[in-house]
Amino acid sequence: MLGLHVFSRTRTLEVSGCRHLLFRTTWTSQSAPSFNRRAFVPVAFPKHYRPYSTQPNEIAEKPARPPPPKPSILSRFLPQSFAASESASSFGKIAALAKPEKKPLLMAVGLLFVSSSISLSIPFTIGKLIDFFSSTNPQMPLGLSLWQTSTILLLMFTAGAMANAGRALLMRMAGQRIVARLRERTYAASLEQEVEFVEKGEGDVLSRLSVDTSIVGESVTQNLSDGLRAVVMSSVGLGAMFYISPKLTMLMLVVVPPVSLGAVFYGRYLKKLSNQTQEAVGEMTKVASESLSALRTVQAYNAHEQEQLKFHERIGHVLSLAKKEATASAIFFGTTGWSGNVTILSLLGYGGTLVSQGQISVGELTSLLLYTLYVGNGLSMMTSFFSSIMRGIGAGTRIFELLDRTPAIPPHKGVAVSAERRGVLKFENIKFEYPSRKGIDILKNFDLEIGVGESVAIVGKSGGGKSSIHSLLLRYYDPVEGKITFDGQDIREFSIESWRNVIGVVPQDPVLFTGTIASNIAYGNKDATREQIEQAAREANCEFVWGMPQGFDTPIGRLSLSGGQRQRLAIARALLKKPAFLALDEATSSLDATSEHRVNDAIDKILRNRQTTCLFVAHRLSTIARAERIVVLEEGRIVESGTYHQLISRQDSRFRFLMAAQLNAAAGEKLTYNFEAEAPQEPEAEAPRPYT
Ligand SMILES: Nc1ncnc2c1ncn2[C@@H]1O[C@H](COP(=O)(O)OP(=O)(O)OP(=O)(O)O)[C@@H](O)[C@H]1O
Repeated sequence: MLGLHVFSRTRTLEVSGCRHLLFRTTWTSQSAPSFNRRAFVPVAFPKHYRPYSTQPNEIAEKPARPPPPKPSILSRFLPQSFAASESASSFGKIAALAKPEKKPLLMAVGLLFVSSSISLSIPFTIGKLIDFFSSTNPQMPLGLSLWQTSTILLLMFTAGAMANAGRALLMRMAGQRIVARLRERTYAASLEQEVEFVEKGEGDVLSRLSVDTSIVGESVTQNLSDGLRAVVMSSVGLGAMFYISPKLTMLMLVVVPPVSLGAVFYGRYLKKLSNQTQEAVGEMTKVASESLSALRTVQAYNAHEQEQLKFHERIGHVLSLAKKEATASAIFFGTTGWSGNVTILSLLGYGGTLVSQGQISVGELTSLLLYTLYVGNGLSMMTSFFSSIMRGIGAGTRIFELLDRTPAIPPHKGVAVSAERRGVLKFENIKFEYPSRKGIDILKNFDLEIGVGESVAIVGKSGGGKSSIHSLLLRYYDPVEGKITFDGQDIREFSIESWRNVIGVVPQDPVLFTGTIASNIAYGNKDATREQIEQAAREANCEFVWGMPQGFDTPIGRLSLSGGQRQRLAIARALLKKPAFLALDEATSSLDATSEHRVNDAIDKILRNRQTTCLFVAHRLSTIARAERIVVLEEGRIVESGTYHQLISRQDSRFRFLMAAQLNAAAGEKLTYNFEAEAPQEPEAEAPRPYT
């Protein structure tokens, strides 16, 4: 039997008024395991239909792509193929980034002209001085004395140096501001992507955020500034050379075209290499961050060598690309250096002959040679400018790919759900698979209806898909088939922000961020008052906070909180939102009896609140038994549903079997459990806590 895996949409083509999406597919055969063919399959859609994923049943529309950018100024000067290319669009976008810096950049360009004209007057002045000193009847121009001339020159050079310093300062600061802006936008775009893209490292977000943004910033300012300087120096230098001796200048110009052509090819090659290098560095970082984040495991298994080997392979790839770049630069710079020296030699030979024939003076030949150096220097600066612009375009393409990427779950679409709205939550005939594990159904024919204020505990074997239900509820993912409705409306019709706002989440292993206890409870709820924070903490049984010397202002970093305390803080964080739903994923780690009791007591309080619907994934019997209804998840669907007593009293129930297996495993021996004894007791009256 043939199997088909559709991996990704790779390209969009428009042919005869139809939009064709190219899907990358792999065909496999069960009977012939070695059969594995890749193919690109075009699928046609009407031109104005804009599907945003391969999933049917999607209601919210993909936001229409922004209109194509206006043709850049570049398109007027460059060949069509380049102007229409990705590089040109990336260049246009990079140039657009510099737009807010127009004023300082224009000032910097003005200063650049001042400093360049002053430095370009140096060869001319030196030539005049040589002629002055070698003359039998020395005459200063404009009848100035030597001292006056020297003072004017000194003042001019000082002004030139100041203009140069101002240019560097303005350009660099503008560059840093562009990088900062670009980083902020890239970070914001990353936070809006679907979790899969960021968490699975597919987006290689960190390297785009750090390395690529610096490269782009450098290329738009520092290199742009040097590039402009190079253009001014070469063109004015060339003009001065023509003025002194057109013959000698023509001789020098013989060398320029081949060197320029070489520079173009070199630049293009460098851009290609730069793209590959960025990707290789991204791969390298991914390997390092994976092992560093799991350092305990690496050390416990003495897996240093294994990890080093993986890193060595990745770094080897980076190094081989660097070698290619080094070889290309060595050849290019070697050749240009050689041709530069040969040019000087020819100029000296031919120029010397012209001096001996009295056609030009020694001072003029000296000026011309110095201008040649300026022009040569300018050309070489232009080459490195060109290659760094290419490198910037390469890095820019990667950044703009992320900035322009439309997240699979569109963040800014749909209608807002009011925080006060309450209604029935329904999972209808859901089929779900993770995008990275196509073909493996986590949920199939999954149906579940939960009334307003009802509490439902989902139980099932580990890895059975319980937490995935929460992920669907929070729309980290969308189902492949079926829909989730709230109050009769598909949740994909709601704006993500407002929908997530009505859900309080308590994950298995709650994350606490750098900051204080108060800032952690108020995470994502910046308008919360101290009173509201304390009230939420009280409801979540976080009495331990009052016992701390700095109370709610205690920095999290200084604390070593137990699992139960972290979970109660997470419950407080969720309750502060006054959510319509509470999605609680109970920690599997065993809590001590007091902690367990305090967590369960907090859960009890929530369950008594008929305004909050609770959907919790529970492992501990004492928590499960608190739910009004228990549903058993098996093979991706609900196989049993009922109250604790209903399910436990049925001798052959899946629930009974599941719980017995779990408890036996926990006890490490075969026991017959008295489930009645595990049923929830009325909460014990607790000694009053020292709330202040
Ligand atoms: N982001 C992901 N990408 C791919 N597969 C995933 C992802 N998250 C979970 N899975 C897989 O999906 C299956 C269901 O996972 P899920 O966490 O929903 O199970 P669970 O019933 O909550 O497990 P547990 O009780 O151990 O927490 C597992 O096989 C898991 O490895």
